[in-house]
Amino acid sequence: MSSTAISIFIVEDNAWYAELLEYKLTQNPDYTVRRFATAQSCLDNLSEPPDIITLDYTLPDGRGDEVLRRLKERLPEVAVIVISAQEDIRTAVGLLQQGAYEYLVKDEETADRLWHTVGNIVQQLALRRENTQLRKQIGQKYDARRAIRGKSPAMGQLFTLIDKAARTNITVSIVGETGTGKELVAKAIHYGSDRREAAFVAVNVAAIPRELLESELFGHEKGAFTGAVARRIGRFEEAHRGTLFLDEVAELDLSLQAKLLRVLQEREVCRVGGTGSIAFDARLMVATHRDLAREVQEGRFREDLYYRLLGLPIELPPLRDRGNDVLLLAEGFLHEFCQQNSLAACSLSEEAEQKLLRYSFPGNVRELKALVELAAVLAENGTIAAADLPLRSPHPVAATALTGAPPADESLRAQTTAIVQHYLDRYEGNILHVAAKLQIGKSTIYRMIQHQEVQVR
Ligand SMILES: Nc1ncnc2c1ncn2[C@@H]1O[C@H](COP(=O)(O)OP(=O)(O)OP(=O)(O)O)[C@@H](O)[C@H]1O
Repeated sequence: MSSTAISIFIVEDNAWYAELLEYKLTQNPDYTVRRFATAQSCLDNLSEPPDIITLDYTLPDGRGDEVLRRLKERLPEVAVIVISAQEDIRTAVGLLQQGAYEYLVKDEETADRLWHTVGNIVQQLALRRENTQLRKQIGQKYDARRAIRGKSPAMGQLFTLIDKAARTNITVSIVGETGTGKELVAKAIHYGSDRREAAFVAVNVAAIPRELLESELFGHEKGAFTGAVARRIGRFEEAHRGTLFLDEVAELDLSLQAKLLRVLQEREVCRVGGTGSIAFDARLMVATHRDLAREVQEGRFREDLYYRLLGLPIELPPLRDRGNDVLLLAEGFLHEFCQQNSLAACSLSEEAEQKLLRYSFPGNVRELKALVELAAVLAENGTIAAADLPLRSPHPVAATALTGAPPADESLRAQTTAIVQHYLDRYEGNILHVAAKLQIGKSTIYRMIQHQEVQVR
């Protein structure tokens, strides 16, 4: 069956009326119609399930509500349009509550209304099919061994943990420096798990203003606060049956930590301004670049929440500890970039390889990717020379270049802060621009702003 083909069963004991409906529906060559004069003959032919069933309410071998119940038991997804000789509101409401898609009364316009209703269902089916197809493609994209490159022993252990995490619903806590691939790992686990058909919802806690975060996570009712003009469901509800990924979880303030703990214990959320609780079924994964145990010791993170979130801990090594994976990744990114941009294939010279292997990559894989993509643009004759790799990340050398010789007692952190502040001033607080310039994650900058280490002024 082609992706546009729609199969429709007409269940109608009046042969003339069934013919009329069939005639109307087959005006669309994509609709394949089969007719059944009894409920039983339709029920006996569900091995190749139709997309839509039109069901006469009064059949010789069963009443509409009973037949609908049996159909829905066998095919919960099928759209059933009940067609009845009488208009009876109570019956109609009952059927709709039972899961009927529509209730139509037999009159001279029924065939036209049926045509219209079927058209609506077909549009929804097309969206659903497209959605399934897209999810499948995304699933393939994030297949762990395809998406995550690395052959070092540390990466071997990582793949084993990803497989284990994907087989269960255990909470996963991922720790690693910025750009080490924490979100990529979370996606690989989600798309490798039974939850792959439902959504992967990522929330960067550091990127959302504190006062909006509660409503972002748990939703709000209309009028809950100024600006809440309509009800909005939160990310927990959005991730129902799927996965909720809380990035930079250590940045949650203590009052939200308490609320999150309660939500995880009860498995229910309460929308801001709402009275009732809503059960959710989302798997939780969290990530942070901080040492959460230390955050607990220093009183910034609740111990009880820490133990709730720890689950299966996965630690991502910094790129500088992954040996030759640097070259493997560089070659992969180069290949992809050249293909996507219709550039002739290019490769790394010996000196370029050595330069990459010696570099510390404070921005990790994200920085490497940006670096080799730029090099592919700068390279001549398909070979990347060492000079095509401008190492521009904030590190001691860059700090010296920016401010003159750094004071001997200035820490790397203080120098990093100075560089980020310098670029924020220079680019008038354009965070995306500064992140791109320095090849660091924008969440790193949001975090620094949140901790008042830098300012947008
Ligand atoms: N092992 C890997 N193989 C291929 N691509 C990778 C790998 N690790 C990371 N990447 C790529 O590097 C980039 C950064 O990864 P990601 O966003 O997952 O990092 P992160 O640790 O979540 O960063 P941040 O802490 O800034 O949120 C992405 O483009 C990702 O696809």
